[in-house]
Amino acid sequence: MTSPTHTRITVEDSGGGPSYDVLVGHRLLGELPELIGPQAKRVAVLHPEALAETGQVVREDLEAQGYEAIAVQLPNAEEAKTVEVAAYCWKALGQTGFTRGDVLVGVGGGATTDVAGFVAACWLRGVRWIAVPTTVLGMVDAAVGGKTGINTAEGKNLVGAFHPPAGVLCDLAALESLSAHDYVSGLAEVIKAGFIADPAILEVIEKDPEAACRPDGPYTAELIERSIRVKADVVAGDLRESGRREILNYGHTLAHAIERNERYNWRHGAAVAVGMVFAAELGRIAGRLDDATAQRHRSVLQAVGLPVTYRGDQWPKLLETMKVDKKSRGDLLRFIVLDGLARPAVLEGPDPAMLLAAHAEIAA
Ligand SMILES: NC(=O)c1ccc[n+]([C@@H]2O[C@H](COP(=O)([O-])OP(=O)(O)OC[C@H]3O[C@@H](n4cnc5c(N)ncnc54)[C@H](O)[C@@H]3O)[C@@H](O)[C@H]2O)c1
Ligand SMILES: O=C(O)C(=O)C[C@@H](O)[C@H](O)[C@H](O)COP(=O)(O)O
Ligand SMILES: [Zn+2]
Repeated sequence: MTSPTHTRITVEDSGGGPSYDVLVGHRLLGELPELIGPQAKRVAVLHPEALAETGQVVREDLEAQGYEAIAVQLPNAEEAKTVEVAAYCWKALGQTGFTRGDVLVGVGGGATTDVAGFVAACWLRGVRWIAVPTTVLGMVDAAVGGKTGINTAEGKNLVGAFHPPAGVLCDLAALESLSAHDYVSGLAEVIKAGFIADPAILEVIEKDPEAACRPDGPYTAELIERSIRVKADVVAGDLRESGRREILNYGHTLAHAIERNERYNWRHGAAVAVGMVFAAELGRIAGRLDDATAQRHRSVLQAVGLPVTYRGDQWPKLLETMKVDKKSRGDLLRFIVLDGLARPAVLEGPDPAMLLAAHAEIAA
Protein backbone atom coordinates (compact mmCIF):
# COMPACT_ATOMS: atom_id res chain seq x y z
CA MET A 1 0.00 0.00 0.00
CA THR A 2 1.34 3.45 -0.88
CA SER A 3 1.39 6.00 1.90
CA PRO A 4 -1.06 8.90 1.71
CA THR A 5 0.28 12.04 0.05
CA HIS A 6 -1.05 15.41 0.97
CA THR A 7 -0.29 19.09 1.34
CA ARG A 8 -0.80 20.67 4.75
CA ILE A 9 -1.89 24.31 5.01
CA THR A 10 -2.09 25.69 8.53
CA VAL A 11 -4.75 28.27 9.32
CA GLU A 12 -3.52 30.50 12.13
CA ASP A 13 -5.59 32.86 14.26
CA SER A 14 -3.82 36.08 15.18
CA GLY A 15 -6.63 36.65 17.69
CA GLY A 16 -5.20 33.87 19.82
CA GLY A 17 -7.57 31.05 18.90
CA PRO A 18 -6.22 27.63 18.06
CA SER A 19 -4.73 26.99 14.63
CA TYR A 20 -5.83 24.05 12.51
CA ASP A 21 -4.68 22.27 9.40
CA VAL A 22 -6.25 21.89 5.98
CA LEU A 23 -5.02 18.72 4.29
CA VAL A 24 -5.32 18.43 0.50
CA GLY A 25 -4.64 15.13 -1.18
CA HIS A 26 -5.91 11.58 -1.43
CA ARG A 27 -7.03 8.88 1.03
CA LEU A 28 -7.40 11.36 3.87
CA LEU A 29 -10.30 9.80 5.79
CA GLY A 30 -7.78 7.81 7.81
CA GLU A 31 -6.83 11.13 9.44
CA LEU A 32 -10.27 11.51 11.02
CA PRO A 33 -9.75 9.59 14.30
CA GLU A 34 -6.65 11.62 15.20
CA LEU A 35 -8.57 14.85 14.56
CA ILE A 36 -11.58 13.64 16.52
CA GLY A 37 -9.32 12.86 19.43
CA PRO A 38 -9.49 10.42 22.33
CA GLN A 39 -11.85 12.51 24.48
CA ALA A 40 -14.81 11.95 22.13
CA LYS A 41 -17.18 9.05 22.74
CA ARG A 42 -19.79 10.00 20.11
CA VAL A 43 -19.45 11.33 16.57
CA ALA A 44 -22.23 12.64 14.29
CA VAL A 45 -21.58 12.53 10.56
CA LEU A 46 -23.72 15.15 8.77
CA HIS A 47 -23.99 14.55 5.03
CA PRO A 48 -26.33 15.52 2.17
CA GLU A 49 -28.72 13.10 0.53
CA ALA A 50 -26.42 12.90 -2.51
CA LEU A 51 -23.65 11.46 -0.33
CA ALA A 52 -25.75 8.91 1.60
CA GLU A 53 -23.34 6.10 0.82
CA THR A 54 -20.25 8.11 1.78
CA GLY A 55 -21.96 9.18 5.00
CA GLN A 56 -22.60 5.54 5.92
CA VAL A 57 -19.04 4.49 5.04
CA VAL A 58 -17.61 7.23 7.27
CA ARG A 59 -20.01 6.29 10.07
CA GLU A 60 -19.09 2.59 9.84
CA ASP A 61 -15.36 3.40 9.82
CA LEU A 62 -15.78 5.45 12.97
CA GLU A 63 -17.82 2.67 14.63
CA ALA A 64 -14.99 0.30 13.77
CA GLN A 65 -12.61 2.72 15.54
CA GLY A 66 -14.70 2.42 18.70
CA TYR A 67 -16.82 5.58 18.52
CA GLU A 68 -20.59 5.59 18.92
CA ALA A 69 -21.28 7.09 15.48
CA ILE A 70 -24.51 8.34 13.94
CA ALA A 71 -25.14 9.56 10.41
CA VAL A 72 -27.50 12.51 10.01
CA GLN A 73 -28.78 12.99 6.46
CA LEU A 74 -29.49 16.56 5.35
CA PRO A 75 -31.28 17.75 2.21
CA ASN A 76 -29.04 18.59 -0.72
CA ALA A 77 -27.69 22.09 -1.31
CA GLU A 78 -29.38 25.23 0.09
CA GLU A 79 -32.44 23.33 1.30
CA ALA A 80 -30.23 22.24 4.19
CA LYS A 81 -29.49 25.80 5.30
CA THR A 82 -32.66 26.32 7.34
CA VAL A 83 -33.40 26.61 11.02
CA GLU A 84 -35.67 23.55 10.71
CA VAL A 85 -32.81 21.39 9.46
CA ALA A 86 -30.52 22.75 12.18
CA ALA A 87 -33.21 21.90 14.78
CA TYR A 88 -33.48 18.38 13.34
CA CYS A 89 -29.71 17.97 13.84
CA TRP A 90 -29.84 19.27 17.42
CA LYS A 91 -32.63 16.78 18.12
CA ALA A 92 -30.43 13.95 16.82
CA LEU A 93 -27.54 15.13 19.03
CA GLY A 94 -29.83 15.39 22.06
CA GLN A 95 -31.27 11.94 21.52
CA THR A 96 -27.77 10.48 21.17
CA GLY A 97 -26.61 12.19 24.37
CA PHE A 98 -23.96 14.39 22.77
CA THR A 99 -21.68 16.04 25.35
CA ARG A 100 -19.07 18.77 25.07
CA GLY A 101 -16.43 16.11 24.45
CA ASP A 102 -18.17 14.76 21.37
CA VAL A 103 -17.54 15.75 17.76
CA LEU A 104 -19.46 16.59 14.55
CA VAL A 105 -18.13 15.81 11.09
CA GLY A 106 -19.60 17.64 8.08
CA VAL A 107 -19.11 15.68 4.86
CA GLY A 108 -20.37 17.50 1.77
CA GLY A 109 -20.42 20.76 -0.13
CA GLY A 110 -20.46 24.25 1.30
CA ALA A 111 -24.12 24.07 2.25
CA THR A 112 -23.51 20.96 4.37
CA THR A 113 -20.38 22.26 6.07
CA ASP A 114 -22.08 25.64 6.76
CA VAL A 115 -24.89 23.80 8.58
CA ALA A 116 -22.59 21.31 10.32
CA GLY A 117 -20.42 24.14 11.64
CA PHE A 118 -23.46 26.12 12.75
CA VAL A 119 -25.01 23.14 14.53
CA ALA A 120 -21.66 22.55 16.26
CA ALA A 121 -21.30 26.24 17.17
CA CYS A 122 -24.65 26.27 18.97
CA TRP A 123 -24.78 22.80 20.52
CA LEU A 124 -23.86 23.16 24.22
CA ARG A 125 -22.53 26.62 23.14
CA GLY A 126 -19.84 25.10 20.98
CA VAL A 127 -18.43 21.65 20.32
CA ARG A 128 -15.57 20.51 18.13
CA TRP A 129 -16.26 19.90 14.44
CA ILE A 130 -14.33 18.69 11.44
CA ALA A 131 -14.99 19.59 7.81
CA VAL A 132 -14.68 17.05 5.00
CA PRO A 133 -15.54 19.20 1.96
CA THR A 134 -16.50 17.27 -1.16
CA THR A 135 -16.93 20.12 -3.67
CA VAL A 136 -14.39 22.53 -5.15
CA LEU A 137 -16.20 25.39 -3.48
CA GLY A 138 -16.25 23.64 -0.13
CA MET A 139 -12.52 22.91 -0.29
CA VAL A 140 -11.31 26.33 -1.40
CA ASP A 141 -13.68 28.45 0.62
CA ALA A 142 -16.63 27.22 2.70
CA ALA A 143 -14.84 24.70 4.91
CA VAL A 144 -11.98 27.06 5.74
CA GLY A 145 -12.22 30.09 8.00
CA GLY A 146 -14.97 29.29 10.47
CA LYS A 147 -17.91 31.18 8.94
CA THR A 148 -20.93 28.95 9.58
CA GLY A 149 -24.61 29.67 9.12
CA ILE A 150 -28.05 29.29 7.65
CA ASN A 151 -30.42 31.41 5.52
CA THR A 152 -33.65 33.08 6.61
CA ALA A 153 -36.59 34.17 4.45
CA GLU A 154 -35.06 37.65 4.31
CA GLY A 155 -31.70 36.59 2.95
CA LYS A 156 -28.61 34.48 2.71
CA ASN A 157 -26.48 33.50 5.73
CA LEU A 158 -28.29 35.97 7.97
CA VAL A 159 -27.94 33.74 11.03
CA GLY A 160 -24.63 32.18 11.91
CA ALA A 161 -21.51 32.08 14.03
CA PHE A 162 -17.76 32.20 13.67
CA HIS A 163 -16.72 28.72 14.77
CA PRO A 164 -13.58 27.35 13.10
CA PRO A 165 -13.26 23.61 12.53
CA ALA A 166 -10.63 21.52 14.29
CA GLY A 167 -9.38 20.37 10.90
CA VAL A 168 -10.30 20.19 7.22
CA LEU A 169 -9.78 17.14 5.01
CA CYS A 170 -9.92 17.84 1.26
CA ASP A 171 -9.88 14.46 -0.44
CA LEU A 172 -9.56 15.27 -4.13
CA ALA A 173 -11.08 11.91 -5.12
CA ALA A 174 -14.46 13.23 -3.89
CA LEU A 175 -14.53 15.68 -6.80
CA GLU A 176 -14.85 12.89 -9.35
CA SER A 177 -18.55 12.34 -8.62
CA LEU A 178 -19.38 16.04 -8.74
CA SER A 179 -21.53 17.25 -11.64
CA ALA A 180 -19.75 19.42 -14.22
CA HIS A 181 -22.06 22.28 -13.23
CA ASP A 182 -21.08 22.07 -9.56
CA TYR A 183 -17.40 21.68 -10.39
CA VAL A 184 -17.41 24.86 -12.48
CA SER A 185 -19.52 26.73 -9.95
CA GLY A 186 -16.74 26.19 -7.41
CA LEU A 187 -14.25 27.75 -9.82
CA ALA A 188 -15.95 31.12 -9.24
CA GLU A 189 -14.46 31.28 -5.73
CA VAL A 190 -11.10 30.12 -7.14
CA ILE A 191 -11.24 32.99 -9.66
CA LYS A 192 -12.25 35.33 -6.83
CA ALA A 193 -9.07 34.36 -4.97
CA GLY A 194 -7.18 35.14 -8.18
CA PHE A 195 -8.60 38.64 -8.54
CA ILE A 196 -8.32 39.67 -4.89
CA ALA A 197 -4.93 38.19 -4.05
CA ASP A 198 -3.22 35.65 -6.32
CA PRO A 199 -3.26 36.51 -10.05
CA ALA A 200 -1.23 33.35 -10.82
CA ILE A 201 -4.56 31.52 -10.39
CA LEU A 202 -6.00 33.51 -13.30
CA GLU A 203 -2.97 32.72 -15.47
CA VAL A 204 -3.30 28.98 -14.80
CA ILE A 205 -6.98 29.03 -15.78
CA GLU A 206 -6.48 31.27 -18.81
CA LYS A 207 -3.68 29.03 -20.09
CA ASP A 208 -6.00 26.03 -20.34
CA PRO A 209 -9.61 26.68 -19.23
CA GLU A 210 -10.77 23.25 -20.35
CA ALA A 211 -8.22 21.54 -18.09
CA ALA A 212 -9.20 23.80 -15.19
CA CYS A 213 -12.73 22.43 -15.42
CA ARG A 214 -11.75 18.79 -14.87
CA PRO A 215 -11.16 17.08 -11.52
CA ASP A 216 -8.46 14.95 -13.18
CA GLY A 217 -6.89 17.98 -14.85
CA PRO A 218 -3.22 18.80 -14.33
CA TYR A 219 -3.93 21.99 -12.32
CA THR A 220 -6.63 20.79 -9.94
CA ALA A 221 -4.44 20.48 -6.85
CA GLU A 222 -2.54 23.69 -7.62
CA LEU A 223 -5.71 25.75 -8.08
CA ILE A 224 -7.27 24.36 -4.91
CA GLU A 225 -4.16 24.81 -2.81
CA ARG A 226 -3.48 28.35 -4.05
CA SER A 227 -7.07 29.36 -3.23
CA ILE A 228 -6.92 27.80 0.23
CA ARG A 229 -3.68 29.69 0.92
CA VAL A 230 -5.40 32.97 0.02
CA LYS A 231 -8.30 32.20 2.33
CA ALA A 232 -6.04 30.95 5.15
CA ASP A 233 -3.90 34.07 4.95
CA VAL A 234 -6.89 36.43 5.08
CA VAL A 235 -8.82 34.73 7.90
CA ALA A 236 -5.65 34.31 9.98
CA GLY A 237 -5.52 38.06 10.46
CA ASP A 238 -9.23 38.77 10.86
CA LEU A 239 -11.34 35.78 11.87
CA ARG A 240 -14.36 37.87 12.85
CA GLU A 241 -14.42 40.10 9.78
CA SER A 242 -13.70 43.38 11.47
CA GLY A 243 -11.66 44.55 8.49
CA ARG A 244 -9.57 42.78 5.86
CA ARG A 245 -11.69 39.62 5.79
CA GLU A 246 -14.34 41.61 3.92
CA ILE A 247 -12.26 41.20 0.75
CA LEU A 248 -13.41 37.55 0.62
CA ASN A 249 -16.87 38.99 -0.01
CA TYR A 250 -15.80 40.28 -3.43
CA GLY A 251 -18.82 39.84 -5.74
CA HIS A 252 -21.03 38.62 -2.93
CA THR A 253 -23.22 41.69 -2.29
CA LEU A 254 -25.06 41.20 -5.55
CA ALA A 255 -24.53 37.41 -5.58
CA HIS A 256 -26.48 36.82 -2.39
CA ALA A 257 -29.34 38.97 -3.70
CA ILE A 258 -29.41 36.96 -6.94
CA GLU A 259 -29.44 33.67 -5.02
CA ARG A 260 -32.39 34.81 -2.91
CA ASN A 261 -34.20 36.16 -5.97
CA GLU A 262 -33.76 32.78 -7.68
CA ARG A 263 -35.02 30.96 -4.56
CA TYR A 264 -31.60 29.33 -4.34
CA ASN A 265 -32.01 27.50 -7.64
CA TRP A 266 -28.80 29.16 -8.78
CA ARG A 267 -25.60 27.79 -7.29
CA HIS A 268 -23.67 30.20 -5.08
CA GLY A 269 -20.65 30.12 -7.41
CA ALA A 270 -22.72 31.05 -10.46
CA ALA A 271 -24.17 34.04 -8.61
CA VAL A 272 -20.70 35.06 -7.39
CA ALA A 273 -19.50 35.04 -11.01
CA VAL A 274 -22.13 37.62 -12.00
CA GLY A 275 -21.53 39.50 -8.75
CA MET A 276 -17.82 39.84 -9.51
CA VAL A 277 -18.49 41.29 -12.96
CA PHE A 278 -20.86 43.77 -11.30
CA ALA A 279 -18.25 44.69 -8.65
CA ALA A 280 -15.55 45.05 -11.31
CA GLU A 281 -17.78 47.37 -13.33
CA LEU A 282 -18.62 49.36 -10.21
CA GLY A 283 -14.91 49.81 -9.55
CA ARG A 284 -14.31 50.80 -13.16
CA ILE A 285 -17.20 53.29 -13.22
CA ALA A 286 -15.96 54.76 -9.92
CA GLY A 287 -12.63 55.41 -11.66
CA ARG A 288 -10.72 52.89 -9.58
CA LEU A 289 -10.24 49.90 -11.90
CA ASP A 290 -8.77 49.89 -15.40
CA ASP A 291 -10.89 48.74 -18.34
CA ALA A 292 -8.71 45.72 -19.14
CA THR A 293 -8.94 44.20 -15.65
CA ALA A 294 -12.71 44.73 -15.59
CA GLN A 295 -12.99 43.02 -18.98
CA ARG A 296 -10.70 40.21 -17.80
CA HIS A 297 -13.41 39.20 -15.32
CA ARG A 298 -15.78 38.43 -18.20
CA SER A 299 -13.21 36.58 -20.25
CA VAL A 300 -11.92 34.25 -17.55
CA LEU A 301 -15.38 33.51 -16.11
CA GLN A 302 -16.83 32.83 -19.56
CA ALA A 303 -13.85 30.66 -20.47
CA VAL A 304 -14.88 28.15 -17.80
CA GLY A 305 -18.59 28.48 -18.58
CA LEU A 306 -19.72 30.71 -15.72
CA PRO A 307 -22.48 33.31 -16.22
CA VAL A 308 -21.64 37.01 -16.47
CA THR A 309 -25.15 38.45 -16.90
CA TYR A 310 -28.46 38.35 -15.05
CA ARG A 311 -31.99 39.27 -16.09
CA GLY A 312 -32.29 43.03 -16.24
CA ASP A 313 -35.82 43.47 -14.90
CA GLN A 314 -35.04 42.52 -11.29
CA TRP A 315 -32.91 45.48 -10.19
CA PRO A 316 -35.33 47.05 -7.63
CA LYS A 317 -35.68 43.70 -5.83
CA LEU A 318 -31.93 43.05 -5.89
CA LEU A 319 -31.22 46.52 -4.52
CA GLU A 320 -33.67 45.99 -1.67
CA THR A 321 -32.10 42.64 -0.71
CA MET A 322 -28.57 44.08 -0.91
CA LYS A 323 -29.49 46.50 1.90
CA VAL A 324 -29.38 43.65 4.44
CA ASP A 325 -25.93 42.58 3.32
CA LYS A 326 -23.65 42.14 6.35
CA LYS A 327 -21.25 44.76 5.07
CA SER A 328 -23.97 47.46 5.17
CA ARG A 329 -23.87 49.98 8.00
CA GLY A 330 -27.13 51.78 8.68
CA ASP A 331 -28.41 52.89 5.27
CA LEU A 332 -24.92 52.77 3.77
CA LEU A 333 -24.28 50.11 1.14
CA ARG A 334 -20.65 48.94 1.07
CA PHE A 335 -19.01 46.95 -1.74
CA ILE A 336 -15.66 45.31 -2.20
CA VAL A 337 -14.11 46.62 -5.41
CA LEU A 338 -10.65 46.46 -6.94
CA ASP A 339 -8.24 49.38 -7.19
CA GLY A 340 -6.25 47.10 -9.50
CA LEU A 341 -5.42 43.43 -9.81
CA ALA A 342 -5.00 41.94 -6.31
CA ARG A 343 -5.74 45.35 -4.76
CA PRO A 344 -9.16 44.93 -3.09
CA ALA A 345 -10.70 47.88 -1.27
CA VAL A 346 -14.03 49.06 0.09
CA LEU A 347 -16.36 51.38 -1.85
CA GLU A 348 -18.81 53.01 0.55
CA GLY A 349 -22.19 54.45 -0.37
CA PRO A 350 -21.82 54.59 -4.14
CA ASP A 351 -24.08 57.00 -5.94
CA PRO A 352 -27.34 55.27 -7.08
CA ALA A 353 -26.51 56.31 -10.67
CA MET A 354 -23.21 54.46 -10.41
CA LEU A 355 -24.97 51.32 -9.18
CA LEU A 356 -27.44 51.56 -12.03
CA ALA A 357 -24.64 51.97 -14.57
CA ALA A 358 -22.82 48.91 -13.20
CA HIS A 359 -26.09 47.00 -13.30
CA ALA A 360 -26.56 47.93 -16.96
CA GLU A 361 -23.25 46.14 -17.66
CA ILE A 362 -24.54 42.81 -16.32
CA ALA A 363 -28.19 43.11 -17.38
CA ALA A 364 -29.16 40.45 -19.89
N1 LIG B 1 -18.71 29.45 5.12
C1 LIG B 1 -18.08 30.02 4.12
O1 LIG B 1 -17.05 30.69 4.29
C2 LIG B 1 -18.60 29.84 2.73
C3 LIG B 1 -17.79 30.17 1.65
C4 LIG B 1 -18.28 29.98 0.37
C5 LIG B 1 -19.55 29.44 0.18
N2 LIG B 1 -20.29 29.09 1.26
C6 LIG B 1 -21.60 28.46 1.07
O2 LIG B 1 -21.40 27.21 0.40
C7 LIG B 1 -22.62 26.87 -0.29
C8 LIG B 1 -22.31 26.40 -1.68
O3 LIG B 1 -21.51 25.25 -1.59
P1 LIG B 1 -21.31 24.26 -2.84
O4 LIG B 1 -21.09 25.04 -4.05
O5 LIG B 1 -20.33 23.28 -2.38
O6 LIG B 1 -22.76 23.65 -3.03
P2 LIG B 1 -23.62 22.58 -2.22
O7 LIG B 1 -23.11 22.30 -0.88
O8 LIG B 1 -25.00 23.08 -2.34
O9 LIG B 1 -23.41 21.27 -3.10
C9 LIG B 1 -23.89 21.23 -4.42
C10 LIG B 1 -24.57 19.88 -4.71
O10 LIG B 1 -23.58 18.87 -4.83
C11 LIG B 1 -23.88 17.75 -4.00
N3 LIG B 1 -22.58 17.18 -3.69
C12 LIG B 1 -21.68 17.59 -2.78
N4 LIG B 1 -20.55 16.89 -2.91
C13 LIG B 1 -20.73 16.02 -3.90
C14 LIG B 1 -19.91 15.04 -4.51
N5 LIG B 1 -18.65 14.86 -4.15
N6 LIG B 1 -20.42 14.31 -5.52
C15 LIG B 1 -21.71 14.51 -5.95
N7 LIG B 1 -22.53 15.42 -5.42
C16 LIG B 1 -22.04 16.18 -4.40
C17 LIG B 1 -24.66 18.37 -2.86
O11 LIG B 1 -25.44 17.44 -2.18
C18 LIG B 1 -25.50 19.43 -3.60
O12 LIG B 1 -26.63 18.84 -4.16
C19 LIG B 1 -23.49 28.10 -0.25
O13 LIG B 1 -24.50 27.94 0.70
C20 LIG B 1 -22.54 29.19 0.17
O14 LIG B 1 -23.19 30.24 0.84
C21 LIG B 1 -19.84 29.28 2.52
O1 LIG C 1 -15.14 33.66 4.35
C1 LIG C 1 -15.58 34.78 4.08
O2 LIG C 1 -15.43 35.74 4.83
C2 LIG C 1 -16.34 35.00 2.84
O3 LIG C 1 -16.93 36.05 2.65
C3 LIG C 1 -16.33 33.88 1.85
C4 LIG C 1 -17.54 33.86 0.93
O4 LIG C 1 -17.12 33.18 -0.25
C5 LIG C 1 -18.71 33.06 1.48
O5 LIG C 1 -19.69 32.93 0.50
C6 LIG C 1 -19.31 33.56 2.78
O6 LIG C 1 -20.22 32.63 3.29
C7 LIG C 1 -20.06 34.85 2.61
O7 LIG C 1 -20.23 35.35 3.86
P1 LIG C 1 -21.38 36.36 4.30
O8 LIG C 1 -20.92 36.79 5.63
O9 LIG C 1 -21.41 37.44 3.27
O10 LIG C 1 -22.64 35.61 4.34
ZN1 LIG D 1 -18.81 32.71 -1.45
